[in-house]
Amino acid sequence: MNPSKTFRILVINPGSTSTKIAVYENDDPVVEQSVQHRPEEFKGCASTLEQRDIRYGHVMRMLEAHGIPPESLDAVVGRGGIIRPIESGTYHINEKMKQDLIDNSATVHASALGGLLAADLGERYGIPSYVVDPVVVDEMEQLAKLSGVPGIERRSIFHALNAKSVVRKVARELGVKYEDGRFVVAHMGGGITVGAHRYGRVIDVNDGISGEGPFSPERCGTVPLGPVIDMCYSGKFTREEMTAFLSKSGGMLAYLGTNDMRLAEKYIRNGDDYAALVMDSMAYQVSKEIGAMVAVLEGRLNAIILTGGLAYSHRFTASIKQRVDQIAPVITYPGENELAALAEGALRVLRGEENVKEYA
Ligand SMILES: Nc1ncnc2c1ncn2[C@@H]1O[C@H](COP(=O)(O)OP(=O)(O)O)[C@@H](O)[C@H]1O
Ligand SMILES: CCCC(=O)OP(=O)(O)O
Repeated sequence: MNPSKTFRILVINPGSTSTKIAVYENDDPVVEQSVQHRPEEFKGCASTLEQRDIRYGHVMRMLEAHGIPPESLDAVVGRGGIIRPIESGTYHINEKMKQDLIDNSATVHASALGGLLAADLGERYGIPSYVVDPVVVDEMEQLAKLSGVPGIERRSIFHALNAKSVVRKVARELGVKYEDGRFVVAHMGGGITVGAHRYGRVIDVNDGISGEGPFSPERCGTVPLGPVIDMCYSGKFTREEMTAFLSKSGGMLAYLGTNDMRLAEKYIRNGDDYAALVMDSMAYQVSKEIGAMVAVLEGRLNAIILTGGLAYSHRFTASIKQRVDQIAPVITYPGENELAALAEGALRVLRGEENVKEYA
């Protein structure tokens, strides 16, 4: 391997509310763009999977606008979606993974499109395609997996890529090795997941896509089951409508008609007390989940980390800190480090520093 070679890597990170796209040359981002999607843009799409062509168009237009021929890329890497539970690492996108990303399309998460778009582009232009630390990275202890209903196991579905990348950064800043530290990380984006990181492993975390944990800008979180069963059998809702509360039309969106925290903040500035209640309640639920993960870590932790798009909101993070900053130092890392983490994962493989993993 030539150590001075510059690798050009296209990075695609579809979230529920945005598609973040970048081109890296080795560790350096040379182009970065975040496309914000309003719900109207996907109105004609019956499922998240049907957004594939629209988001592919954004990626190709971005390359064209910056004069980057797809043929000049050494790799394309995307955020991976809901496939079978796997260990952390960089995976080659094979047919089996593509099929698993597509299956279960009623509840498919936007991150699945990262893998599928990377594969689409990779196949078209003959470029290797990868996913890194998809949302199904599973390091959960068996103790945490029992749900109370035999046959239903709790699942590890969370913002693995960003949570692990940010906690490593924070650990370095604190002078602690990630593998020696204990942290609670709350990633707060379109979905919200709060994980207990013990010595480099996420031993418990709320499932960010199946109705567990805090409600989020567009998901319901934990809901009392009795009324949900009543709704399911009321004849008023289809299976798809009920599923949508879990994945794209519950939470703040259902209460306020927007999944955009900046708009909710504007309503509050204009004196909307109901919007204030909804935001404060979401912060309250995040604080409760943090408390639960502190118990998982037996009360011993180095820091609590708040990250994701919602961590830009001063009002929101202040409301969480007020409840949890007596427990441990609270460190805010607004936004996320996912694009860099994806590029780094692909680069390690291109440089031969790490073996690419095969999804089986
Ligand atoms: N500067 C900001 N101030 C307040 N909220 C923000 C800001 N930037 C993003 N957000 C909010 O963060 C949420 C999306 O977070 P993000 O991590 O981008 O999510 P996703 O990756 O799921 O699309 C949205 O509700 C968005 O309005
Ligand atoms: C399912 C965990 C990932 C997640 O919720 O991502 P978004 O916040 O981007 O929707």
